[in-house]
Amino acid sequence: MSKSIEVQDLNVYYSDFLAVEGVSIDIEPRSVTAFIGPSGCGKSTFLRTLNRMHEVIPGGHVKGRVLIDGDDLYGPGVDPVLVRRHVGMVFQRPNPFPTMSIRENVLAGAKLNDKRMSKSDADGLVEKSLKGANLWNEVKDRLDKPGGGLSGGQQQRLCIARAIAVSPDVLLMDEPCSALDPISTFAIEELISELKNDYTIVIVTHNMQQASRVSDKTAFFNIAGTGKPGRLIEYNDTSTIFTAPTVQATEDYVSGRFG
Ligand SMILES: Nc1ncnc2c1ncn2[C@@H]1O[C@H](COP(=O)(O)OP(=O)(O)OP(=O)(O)O)[C@@H](O)[C@H]1O
Repeated sequence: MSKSIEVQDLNVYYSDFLAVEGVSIDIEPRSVTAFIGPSGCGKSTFLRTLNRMHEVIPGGHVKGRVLIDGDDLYGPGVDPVLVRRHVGMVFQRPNPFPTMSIRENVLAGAKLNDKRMSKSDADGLVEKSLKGANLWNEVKDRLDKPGGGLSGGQQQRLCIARAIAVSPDVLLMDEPCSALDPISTFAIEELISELKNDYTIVIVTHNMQQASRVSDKTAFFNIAGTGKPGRLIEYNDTSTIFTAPTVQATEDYVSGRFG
């Protein structure tokens, strides 16, 4: 399940605009890595290159390499749709299919992989995924009700259940708590800590406390000015980034002096 990510000298472009330049980073399996940095420094752009989601934007392309457990994500013949099944993504705003039932939401991706899944296999997968997302107890008596009827925090956990139902190797999360209240945020943070036993997790967050609470490693990105590319400035154990960073800009950012 959980796999390593190795990025070698990656540039990310929107057509001819260089949005992110020269990122090299090694991410270990069964760990949580936080991407932090000021607005526009390319955190989301870079995150999306880890499952080729940037390619859905016309002109989005990369130079450099991304290896998942040594396999080149951009190698010839690699199908981006398959990549996204192995490297799942959870977005800023919970995006369940609102009229689909909770059960159908969980199964949405998994059914694409296995169209002939038996009813008992599907039931088992729904229960396992919802338990994995810490949502089972809250919804087990209303699995056939629409996903849109859940609270924001529940919807986000439903999206996590949907993501893990396809047994990904990596889970990418782009500010997964930014639309949630503090209690739902706490629930998601607890969940992230549990999920790291099975998945490699990368999370973009603007919340410094969140990065320090949930992540093992932190990557600080920065941008030299408008129109300039974002760069990875410093990457280290989260405790080091927050208590003894080696670069002044990192210290200024984590101590709230800018951004
Ligand atoms: N679809 C797009 N087309 C063109 N340029 C884009 C697109 N999305 C982002 N960019 C540009 O790429 C750069 C990086 O943006 P990105 O959203 O990745 O930064 P970010 O660090 O995630 O910002 P934020 O914290 O505000 O979400 C910015 O200059 C942005 O304007």
